[in-house]
Amino acid sequence: MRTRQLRRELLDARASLSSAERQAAASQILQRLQQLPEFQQPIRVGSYISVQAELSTRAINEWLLQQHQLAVPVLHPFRAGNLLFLNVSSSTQWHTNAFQIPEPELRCPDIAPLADIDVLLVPLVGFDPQGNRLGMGGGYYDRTLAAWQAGRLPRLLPIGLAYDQQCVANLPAQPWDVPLPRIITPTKLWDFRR
Ligand SMILES: Nc1nc2c(c(=O)[nH]1)N(C=O)[C@@H](CNc1ccc(C(=O)N[C@@H](CCC(=O)O)C(=O)O)cc1)CN2
Ligand SMILES: Nc1ncnc2c1ncn2[C@@H]1O[C@H](COP(=O)(O)OP(=O)(O)OP(=O)(O)O)[C@@H](O)[C@H]1O
Repeated sequence: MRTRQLRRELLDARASLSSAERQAAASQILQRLQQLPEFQQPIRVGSYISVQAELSTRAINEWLLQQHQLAVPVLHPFRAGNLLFLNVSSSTQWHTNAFQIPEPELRCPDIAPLADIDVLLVPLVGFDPQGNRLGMGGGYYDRTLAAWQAGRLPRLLPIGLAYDQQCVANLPAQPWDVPLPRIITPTKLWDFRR
């Protein structure tokens, strides 16, 4: 299947970036985020905990923890394929989920309803110049973004974070794919809203 092959190629391309390139990309994207008007007052941000060669959120999350409110996804305990966002603090207890991604211990008072999140930083494997996104293949962000696309999360601004090398000419879009309104790479802020 073409999508699976493309995912493999894009993951390989990402993994072959040097650690210096990866660090430079992450700090350029942090600077771009810090300049956005949305971040000029404290807001609540749904980020992710980067793993492997993903665009690193280490420094981004440290900044969000200090200057904004940071929430990160956990795999939903009973709605398979869905994410739940949890607020993070300095006292958060962590464990790793089934994909070996760190996530906060599930405590109900820490749940951050998506309706309260201002900006959602979205990991991706690939994107195209129309804002189409290719993810890890679990459909987690497609399900999360479906409510946003339907207009039920009016305050939410999803922003994909990516290396420039993750851009491909034309992603095969599936009916459930939700194009991102914005994507930030080290060299460009893609704004697809019109
Ligand atoms: N850092 C991070 N957190 C995230 C995501 C993400 O893409 N990145 N997700 C975005 O949806 C969700 C988890 N989704 C995932 C879906 C599938 C696989 C997965 O199939 N992993 C394969 C290895 C894939 C490969 O390297 O080829 C595996 O574990 O065997 C991992 C995460 C929620 N949290
Ligand atoms: N809104 C939705 N409702 C129900 N099923 C969905 C929805 N969105 C996606 N799916 C299912 O999830 C599966 C994975 O979708 P896809 O390959 O597009 O994931 P992805 O965007 O690459 O992954 P992720 O969002 O986890 O990074 C598909 O088989 C699809 O049927």
